[in-house]
Amino acid sequence: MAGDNHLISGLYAITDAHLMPEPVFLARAEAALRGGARILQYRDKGDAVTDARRRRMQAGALRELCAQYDALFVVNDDPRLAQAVGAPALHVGAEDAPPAALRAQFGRAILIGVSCYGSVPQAQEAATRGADYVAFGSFFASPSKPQAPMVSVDVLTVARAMIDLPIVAIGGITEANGSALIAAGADALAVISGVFAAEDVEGAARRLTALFSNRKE
Ligand SMILES: Cc1ncc(COP(=O)(O)OP(=O)(O)O)c(N)n1
Ligand SMILES: Cc1ncsc1CCOP(=O)(O)O
Ligand SMILES: [Mg+2]
Repeated sequence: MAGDNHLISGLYAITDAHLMPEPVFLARAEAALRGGARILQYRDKGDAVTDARRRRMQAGALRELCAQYDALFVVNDDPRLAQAVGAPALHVGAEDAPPAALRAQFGRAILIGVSCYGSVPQAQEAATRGADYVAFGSFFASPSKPQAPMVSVDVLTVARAMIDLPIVAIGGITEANGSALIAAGADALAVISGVFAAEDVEGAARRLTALFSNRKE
């Protein structure tokens, strides 16, 4: 729930319907958790009506799996789905419900993450509207969202100095480039392809998790 934002730290894995189709969906998600992911987001761009059954089933299963691994479960975009499966966290961006409306709807029962792209003022605004964490990116070319605008790593340094909320970095993150983002101020690295496009999902998650061991506190 809101106030639990100390949980926003470490590897933040995000699901992808193409990289983890049924029937391997849950097994690949579990491999990421075994590899050390501390946060798992259900991101499914299917239709909220025609895919409702599958989305509900997958989100419910991920919620239980995250509880087993003591990881934070986040639903992307969809407050109704988050409510239906009792998700402890929801992530929203510019095209989704505004954080203030979500805070009014859910009270402090849920943790809310907000995409701020490359804008520190937007993140400051999100903080005043009840966000529990802010996300910036894309920092590198993203195979999962190639149209995402690119953001300079310097944004993290500025955000770190000006915003008193956990900071998540996203976009094209790999074990080769993730350390630079942590050094610049990211508390968590949100990753799709760098985890789920790997043949060895658990190993990829483990190597990304290891980047946090060298972090300066
Ligand atoms: C942790 C995290 N950061 C950013 C995003 C992107 O959110 P949004 O801009 O709403 O885009 P979609 O993911 O909905 O395509 C995210 N999902 N998670
Ligand atoms: C949802 C989102 N928003 C900006 S980049 C991105 C996708 C991140 O996926 P990948 O880790 O494969 O670049
Ligand atoms: Mg969104």
